[in-house]
Amino acid sequence: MPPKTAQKLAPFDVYVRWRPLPDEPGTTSIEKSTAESGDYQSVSISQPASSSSSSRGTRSWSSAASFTRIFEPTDDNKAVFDDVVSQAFPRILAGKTCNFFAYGHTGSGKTHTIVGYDHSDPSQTGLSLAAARALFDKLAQLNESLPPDADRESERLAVGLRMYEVRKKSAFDLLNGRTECHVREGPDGKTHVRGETESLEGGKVRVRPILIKPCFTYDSLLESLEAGLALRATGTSTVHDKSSRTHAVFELEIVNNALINARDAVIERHSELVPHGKHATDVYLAENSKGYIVGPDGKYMLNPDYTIDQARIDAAEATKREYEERLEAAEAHVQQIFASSRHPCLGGKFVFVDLAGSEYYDQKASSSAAASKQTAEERQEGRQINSDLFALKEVIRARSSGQARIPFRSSPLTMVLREHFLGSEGGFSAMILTVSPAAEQYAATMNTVKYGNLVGMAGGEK
Ligand SMILES: Nc1ncnc2c1ncn2[C@@H]1O[C@H](COP(=O)(O)OP(=O)(O)OP(=O)(O)O)[C@@H](O)[C@H]1O
Repeated sequence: MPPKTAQKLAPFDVYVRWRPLPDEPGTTSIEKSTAESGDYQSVSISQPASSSSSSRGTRSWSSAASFTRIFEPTDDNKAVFDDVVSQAFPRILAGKTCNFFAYGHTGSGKTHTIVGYDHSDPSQTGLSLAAARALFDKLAQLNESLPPDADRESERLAVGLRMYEVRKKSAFDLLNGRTECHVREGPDGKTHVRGETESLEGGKVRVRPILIKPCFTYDSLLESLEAGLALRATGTSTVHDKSSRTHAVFELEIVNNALINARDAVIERHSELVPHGKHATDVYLAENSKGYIVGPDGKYMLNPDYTIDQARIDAAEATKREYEERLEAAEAHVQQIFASSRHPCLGGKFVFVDLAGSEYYDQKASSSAAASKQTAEERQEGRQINSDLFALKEVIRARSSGQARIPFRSSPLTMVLREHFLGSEGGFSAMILTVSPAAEQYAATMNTVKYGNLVGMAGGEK
């Protein structure tokens, strides 16, 4: 089949990627075929009649023409990168966000696709690293074109790496010792993913967001990424047990030191504001608790023996306001850096997500013999993953149909991805379904393509 490049970028494209048949004795292949319909493709799968797999009875299934392209087992990571990711560069360089999700059963090739296992072979490099490498090449050209009078130290463009796992209701920062971060909606309606609260001198309280590591070379990014990946393996018996139960997010953002410093200043100003905000509240409460007493009728009345020191309250409020203004100025400075950047690419972002194993999105599997071996915690985790993946599909559906209210709050995963989806106005999102042709994986494969088919149908006119 000739490679097909999507001419028009739909709001959400879905791809299928067949992995090679595992090289294990006795492994047989299912029957699979691809059909074309306009710009899209459909997949049909059927189980060999001789198969003894537990999914007998559901022998064949065909999707709608909901896939932008179906990659064959012979297509390597470079082929997937060239077709799926490289088209995003003009958008990234215009400062937009593009999201790429890998979804599939454990062992079907999600990590192989997103990160890859052989980082030295360009045909095997995973999509995130291949994107980073290509991004560094583009940024080198832009950095070379900086005028002689530019402040290179602050303006030189780099790739900011963030890496975290979403598990249950928390995110774990892989570039910061796997620190647990809480996912919350702030009063501004935005999602904040923040680590533990650090108590500093003078009552200052700092809450750090997920760490962003500015990398000025590909090698330094690779080093950080490999160190972060090593942390994914800790905590449970095997990498696969664990990696399949988390959603791993890799973000590559175009940054420079000016932006990094300005964002750090916002965190600093925020930590300075905390004690003054607390002091203003304490003063207000202290004065009012002395200024009012409970009267004979049980209602509050002014205390005749104490006059509220309004000047003290006002002074504390004024100091708080001063620190609020400093914070607002720091936030405005971040915006001003974007506005005055020589290149519109600043803030452009690739987001790669290695989603939790599709086996969790199978209601029937939850009651299967395999599922009954799970611990209560694993079952609870499975339900959370299930609701995350359902919520993701619903968010994609709501966005594509132009609904005013997008249900980001439905799950921690969609809350975390909220800013990326909103930042992808003018961007591009794609899901790659990784599937195995092994007959014993037939039920898992069907489960994955069924989910992807629903996402593809939700993702825009096909
Ligand atoms: N398209 C492919 N080409 C070659 N090898 C592949 C491909 N897909 C997967 N593999 C190999 O199969 C094995 C399992 O793949 P991988 O670890 O990527 O699965 P996964 O879907 O990420 O699993 P898990 O959810 O358990 O983390 C790896 O050794 C990987 O190199």
